[in-house]
Amino acid sequence: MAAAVPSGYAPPLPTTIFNPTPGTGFAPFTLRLRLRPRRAAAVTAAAATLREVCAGRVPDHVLQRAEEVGYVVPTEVQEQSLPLLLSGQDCILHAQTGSGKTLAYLLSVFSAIDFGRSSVQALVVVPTRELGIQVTKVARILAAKACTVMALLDGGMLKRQKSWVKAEPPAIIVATVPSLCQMVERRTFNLQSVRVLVIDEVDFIFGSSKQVSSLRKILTSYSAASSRQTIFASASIPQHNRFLHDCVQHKWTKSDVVHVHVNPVQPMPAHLCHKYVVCTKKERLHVLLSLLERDAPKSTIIFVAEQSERSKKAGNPPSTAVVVEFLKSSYKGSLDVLLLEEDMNFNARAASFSEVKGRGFMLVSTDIASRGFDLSQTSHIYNFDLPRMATDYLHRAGRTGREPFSRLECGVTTLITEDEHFVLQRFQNELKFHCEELPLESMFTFNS
Ligand SMILES: Nc1ncnc2c1ncn2[C@@H]1O[C@H](COP(=O)(O)OP(=O)(O)OP(=O)(O)O)[C@@H](O)[C@H]1O
Repeated sequence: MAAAVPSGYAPPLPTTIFNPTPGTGFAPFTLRLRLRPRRAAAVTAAAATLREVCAGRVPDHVLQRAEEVGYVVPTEVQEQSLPLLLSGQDCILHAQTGSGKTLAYLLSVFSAIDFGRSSVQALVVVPTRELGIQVTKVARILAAKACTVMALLDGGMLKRQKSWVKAEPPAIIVATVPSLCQMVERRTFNLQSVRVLVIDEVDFIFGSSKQVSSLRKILTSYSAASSRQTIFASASIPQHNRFLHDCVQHKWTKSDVVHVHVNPVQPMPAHLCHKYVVCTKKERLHVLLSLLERDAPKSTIIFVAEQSERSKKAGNPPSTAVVVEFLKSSYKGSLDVLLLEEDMNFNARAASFSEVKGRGFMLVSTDIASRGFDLSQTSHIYNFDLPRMATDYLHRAGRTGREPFSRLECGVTTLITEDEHFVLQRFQNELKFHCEELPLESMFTFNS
């Protein structure tokens, strides 16, 4: 299925992923998967179960736990990637938000580790503390008590964790890049014993000036491991052919790495309903309030731009705080208004994150909540500020509609000024979705 890439081979870059040029040598790199949108209603009796897909490779007790929590039928990305992952192949998992990439790579982790061995055998690297908490939770559910899973996240108790790793090494570590680097630099554990390395939200980490050089160091150091498997995951991997080429060139992956690309022509989940409202910056808070009253979300995330350095220096309050304050005084519904942003201390971040679990929430957040957050009750997303890039739009929008086999329509509404019209149009062209205008008057008619 995936032929080896000759060493030193540099494929020409395609202009778009929608128009791959035949006969240019891309085929060995890329396993382009069938464009077969499949949701619950389309699952037939003949569809293989997760147990069948993983037969003989994933320990039975892990599969049993998976079934107990409701993972019975594989999602498309799981169905397509698991045969490759479970045979030890390096993989780039590239599939829509909410498509089930986490379970795919975790099952691969559980198939590779030796439950009787006392050493760190798998590492999952994530860009944020919050995503790390979430992935750790899923890994612990699947592991039950068969092995230990440690969360090595920013703001954690590194000193205590260091002793723990030395005295009783966990089989799996879920880590943020800075915490992992500290451990590796202090030689608390050796990457050479690691059998599986997963980098989740890989494009985000590569795009982060604070994290990219450390990640490169980790990947380079891991490339010397004798028995290794590297898995990258994200819903967006811009210039993925270039990325694949770099992986092979830098030996971050073996040369037969496979690009599992599900739904390449439809990066946005189809059941999201996109709307926009054109209003002035001054009108924005009242428009948001009106939308909340009209939509009555079950739970929602309101994305607000991060405060610029200039605005900080000028002593302005961040927009997140302004929105939270406004909603706390004006919103009369039942949802808890919560705040999450980078500049909060870790305790406050942890408190906000744990409060959103299980209750109706209205989370006002910067893009920190746009990656990996899996809160299935989120029915609506609001872009109070337009995201900077199309990929940011994709990940923000993907915080809703996260039940793989549900057809329930979920809403994404963006507030823009007249000048921002063309930016939103560019996002639509790039991500192949349609955004419908909600006339401003219609909202205030609703209010009166
Ligand atoms: N086979 C399955 N059956 C039922 N639910 C599943 C299955 N696989 C995953 N899920 C659920 O689907 C949701 C989305 O999965 P996950 O968080 O892995 O998505 P993702 O592809 O990593 O998305 P993102 O790119 O946004 O991080 C989760 O709530 C998960 O529990």
